[in-house]
Amino acid sequence: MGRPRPAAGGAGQDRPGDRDGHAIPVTPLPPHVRLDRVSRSFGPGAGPVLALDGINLDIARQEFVVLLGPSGCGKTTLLRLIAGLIAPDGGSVQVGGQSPRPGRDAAMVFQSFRLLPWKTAAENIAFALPALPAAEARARAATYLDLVGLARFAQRYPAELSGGMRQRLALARALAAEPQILLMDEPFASLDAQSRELMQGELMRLTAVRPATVVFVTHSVDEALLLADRIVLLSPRPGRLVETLDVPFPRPRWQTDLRAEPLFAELRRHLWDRLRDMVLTDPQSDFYGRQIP
Ligand SMILES: Nc1ncnc2c1ncn2[C@@H]1O[C@H](COP(=O)(O)OP(=O)(O)OP(=O)(O)O)[C@@H](O)[C@H]1O
Repeated sequence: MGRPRPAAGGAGQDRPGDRDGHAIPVTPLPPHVRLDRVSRSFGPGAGPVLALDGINLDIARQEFVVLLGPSGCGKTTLLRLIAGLIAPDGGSVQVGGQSPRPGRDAAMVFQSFRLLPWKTAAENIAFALPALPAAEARARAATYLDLVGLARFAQRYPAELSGGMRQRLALARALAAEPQILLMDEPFASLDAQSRELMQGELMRLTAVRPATVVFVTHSVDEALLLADRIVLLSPRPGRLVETLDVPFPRPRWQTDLRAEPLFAELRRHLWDRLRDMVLTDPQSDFYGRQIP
């Protein structure tokens, strides 16, 4: 079986009993990530822009959460808040009960890979592990290159790798830090459709063998449904949480064609309806007021 399906707060879990069958109270698991009434603006420029407003969200340890929402609704801002790269203006962000510190709990994966072109694949990974002695960093790099199937390409430079291989390298670099949280900002958006589908399977496999809490940003409803334990839908700017949707498909999911499931089509329709309505009624959107079925 794949990863367990954890639940923050223990809701819905079976309750253990003592020998006489009396229920023993269970201590709810604290969430791994907690966003409590989080707001964040940017400015001054043309005046402050409220990017996120009043976000309440608990993410369980090893949960796979996908953030979905129209362009500019604050998805990247949310990742940066969890990474501790920026602080909220209002409310609080906690990771493991503490304020997040950059580089401590989370690793980020970006659409643009952000590899160092003058370093080989192995060096790109080792370079991202400055706290380790050099020999250990090299060994760790070899382990993770092997894990993503790039062992043969350890001495290649990024320019000598395909887009899919570069993203696998970026993923290996993030995983090599053995982070508790993976923050992924549209990581597959620049890949061709085939590589993207392969990378989705690869990510499912990797997070099954190296479990982590994952917060993944995408514009693709299908990708969200394939990957997520839970989808968090945000409104157009300012980003507010409009819905969270549990994705009930069992894991592992890479051996089945989920798209063929009637429930997949139903959830897809539901999410598209919500997204389309938000975009068509948002005065900031290019599609505002248009009639699109
Ligand atoms: N450093 C910044 N300075 C000024 N405005 C910013 C900054 N970062 C984000 N914003 C603004 O905050 C809003 C949210 O941006 P963010 O990048 O988080 O949205 P997003 O949902 O990730 O967008 P997209 O889907 O287009 O990538 C946008 O209006 C953006 O222009």
